Amino acid sequence: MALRIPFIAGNWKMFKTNKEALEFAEEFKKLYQDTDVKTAICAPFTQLETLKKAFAGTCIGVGAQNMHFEDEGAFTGEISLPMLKEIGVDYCIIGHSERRQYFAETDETVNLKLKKLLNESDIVPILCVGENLEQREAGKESEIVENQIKADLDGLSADKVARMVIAYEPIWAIGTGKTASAEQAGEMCALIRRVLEKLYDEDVCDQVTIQYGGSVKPENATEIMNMGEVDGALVGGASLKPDKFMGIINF
Ligand SMILES: O=C(CO)COP(=O)(O)O
Repeated sequence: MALRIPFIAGNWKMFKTNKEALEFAEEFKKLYQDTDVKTAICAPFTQLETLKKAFAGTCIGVGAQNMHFEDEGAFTGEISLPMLKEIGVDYCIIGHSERRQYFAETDETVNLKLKKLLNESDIVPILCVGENLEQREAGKESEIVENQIKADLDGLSADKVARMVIAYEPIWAIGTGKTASAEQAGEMCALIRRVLEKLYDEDVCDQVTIQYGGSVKPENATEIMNMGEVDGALVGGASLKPDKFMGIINF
């Protein structure tokens, strides 16, 4: 089995001005030292350039939270791959449940975005999948997540998928303070790995980094990260404060 380096990324969602982002970066740079854990901040578009400059010369990655699948066009409010490449972002979240829920993101558009990113850039996609409360209560979480993965990765070759990050984010645990138990997180990350093995092969399934996301905080990070199949975390609220986020990285 491949040794995957733990990867803990922050998702700032729609928080922070440029000035606040810069203040975070200066403080976080001082704290993020002597750790083997990879990290990145996925920030609103307006802060990406600021963060790239602030983190230059460090190992701290910068990610976007969404991208359109066309290079350019009449798509008011959207951002394209060439625009992200110009800034030099390292990661891009694709298919976050908030995009699926509030901005009509579908498995079809997620698939187009993943193809665009993986076929035309080195930017690493962080694909988000996960079931809602109703689906979990009906015992359908495995089926839902398996179907999402199949549809989202449709037509992507093994070598491309191998460099992806997949985040299992149960919708009922996002921003609710309700965390999936370490066992639930571990089980679902293991399921994702089995689906990858079925769709591709053991090599791919060994290489893909699988994160858990949903109310991760310093207090529960150790338990979650110690589950065999969980390689990292995608952190919302607790990534907004440098010391809290560092508390998770130092799980
Ligand atoms: O959606 C999330 C990360 O993408 C999780 O958000 P919270 O950590 O705030 O629950």
